[in-house]
Amino acid sequence: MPKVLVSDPIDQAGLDILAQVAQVDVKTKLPPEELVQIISNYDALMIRSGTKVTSEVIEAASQLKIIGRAGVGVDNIDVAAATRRGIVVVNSPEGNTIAAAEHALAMMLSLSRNIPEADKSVKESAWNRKQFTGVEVYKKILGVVGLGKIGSHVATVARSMGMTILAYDPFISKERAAELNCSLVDLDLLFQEADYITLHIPKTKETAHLINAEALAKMKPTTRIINCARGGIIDEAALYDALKNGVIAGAALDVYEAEPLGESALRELGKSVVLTPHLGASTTEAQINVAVDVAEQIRDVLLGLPARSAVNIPGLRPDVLEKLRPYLQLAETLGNLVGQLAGGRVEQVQIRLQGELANQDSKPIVIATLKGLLTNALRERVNYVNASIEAKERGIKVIETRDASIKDFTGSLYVSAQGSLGEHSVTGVILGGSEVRITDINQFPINVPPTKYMLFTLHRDMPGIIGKIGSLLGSFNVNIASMQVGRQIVRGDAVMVLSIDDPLPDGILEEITKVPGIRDAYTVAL
Ligand SMILES: NC(=O)c1ccc[n+]([C@@H]2O[C@H](COP(=O)([O-])OP(=O)(O)OC[C@H]3O[C@@H](n4cnc5c(N)ncnc54)[C@H](O)[C@@H]3O)[C@@H](O)[C@H]2O)c1
Ligand SMILES: O=C(O)[C@H](O)COP(=O)(O)O
Repeated sequence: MPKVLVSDPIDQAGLDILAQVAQVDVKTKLPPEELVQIISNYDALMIRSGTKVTSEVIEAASQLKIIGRAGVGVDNIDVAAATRRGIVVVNSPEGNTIAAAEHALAMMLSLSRNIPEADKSVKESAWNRKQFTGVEVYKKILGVVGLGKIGSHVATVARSMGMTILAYDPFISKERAAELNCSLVDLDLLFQEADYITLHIPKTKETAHLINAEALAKMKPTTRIINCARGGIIDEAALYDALKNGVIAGAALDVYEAEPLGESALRELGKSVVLTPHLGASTTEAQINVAVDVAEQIRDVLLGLPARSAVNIPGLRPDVLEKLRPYLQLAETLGNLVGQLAGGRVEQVQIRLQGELANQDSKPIVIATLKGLLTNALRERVNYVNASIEAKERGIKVIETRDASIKDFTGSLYVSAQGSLGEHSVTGVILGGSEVRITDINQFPINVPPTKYMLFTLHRDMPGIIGKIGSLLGSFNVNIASMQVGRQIVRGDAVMVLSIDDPLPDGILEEITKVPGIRDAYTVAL
């Protein structure tokens, strides 16, 4: 039974799903060195933001297949290192959207009405009404930085509270912003105009310290800023100075440059700051959502099925995956087959999406083809995660083309490879929605389903040659399951494709090539 390590607090609903297929060990608050020590015992790791999955952890994780992040941010995982090792990283992109958006809205209102400080004073037996007079959000301008899942929900609710929304997001269309009743503006204008600024962007090289002294100086003295996205998007030292000197009026933070928040002058700023300990996703509902979402994906991957929200498998969106599933099987089979025909040291692969297939997303098909091709060399070490990287590292040139005009079948895939045995090509189709058929080998038309063991010959089409091959295989006790010949012209060059029940015994290939008329023979195990 596979083993799953759960190293952060995860809702029981997720643990129950994992337990259907695996032994589940829950060990939270592990010191980093202990995680490195024990990780080699596990097939899967499930975490939240507390566990740091460093390259050292990944290096030690000799049998890890999947890291599941019960939440959105994967910045606590060395995704590049995981990708190189072929470890799938999955998250729950939507499970805590509402929780995080509601937290940002709660922070905005708390800050406006001084709720945390007022609450504290009443609990200390005071009754200071004047001291806690607040401001309204009604008719104020909210600047939303990042109009993705969380930013959109914040914008929608804020609109219904009578706020005007300015948004900055270079990757969102004007149409989408208009749908949300937001005006897309540039960042400087947003800084200058907004009464409230709420951040809903990932932390990247571009967004690190996006809110720095220079940005803060552009804001109004009445501006209040909310960060429920990621620590480090705001320069905390600059924020402290701006609050202390009245450059802006307030800040509400859920996330910090270093977590847990250590020594920080921000704590001294009284009612102008509201601080929460990374609680954006901490609702009962969100924790069930993310735990179930990620546990289901871990279960699926351990059962050999694809994950629906893998962050390190490019182009494999769940809807695309569902539509292309039979073609991924086709691509993997053709890649594997052509890789064996071309021999080792493949230098170049050409992948052509034909007919209706030419209109589909090619990325997953290319990845599946490379996975099939590299299976010959790497066996189970290659998967959808690392196939492209492995191909690149081996110097394999990948040429991807489309030809919608080829209409032999509704959609077909052509793959050719140049290797130590020369250039070979195969074409295949999907019949009846799921059945793989090979329809062409080296430009010779055939129609055969792939089978575990196959023998291909290139020969001169002439009487008696099929019988000779049959007798020769018989003399080596090889049973033929099916046989087909493909040729372009009668008595010209041809290919023979035989499905055989067992692997070909040593030495027989050489004997086959000695048969008059046989040019070459190849054996393949799929
Ligand atoms: N505090 C919490 O507990 C908590 C919970 C969930 C999510 N988050 C964080 O909230 C943030 C937003 O999450 P989401 O689910 O809405 O993500 P999302 O991917 O749906 O949206 C992010 C948006 O940011 C935009 N963006 C990217 N780079 C940008 C840039 N340089 N400038 C402006 N916009 C940019 C993208 O186009 C996208 O629309 C993430 O950082 C996530 O990690 C925090
Ligand atoms: O990225 C996320 O999903 C949030 O930051 C929540 O993190 P958490 O699951 O550790 O609360």
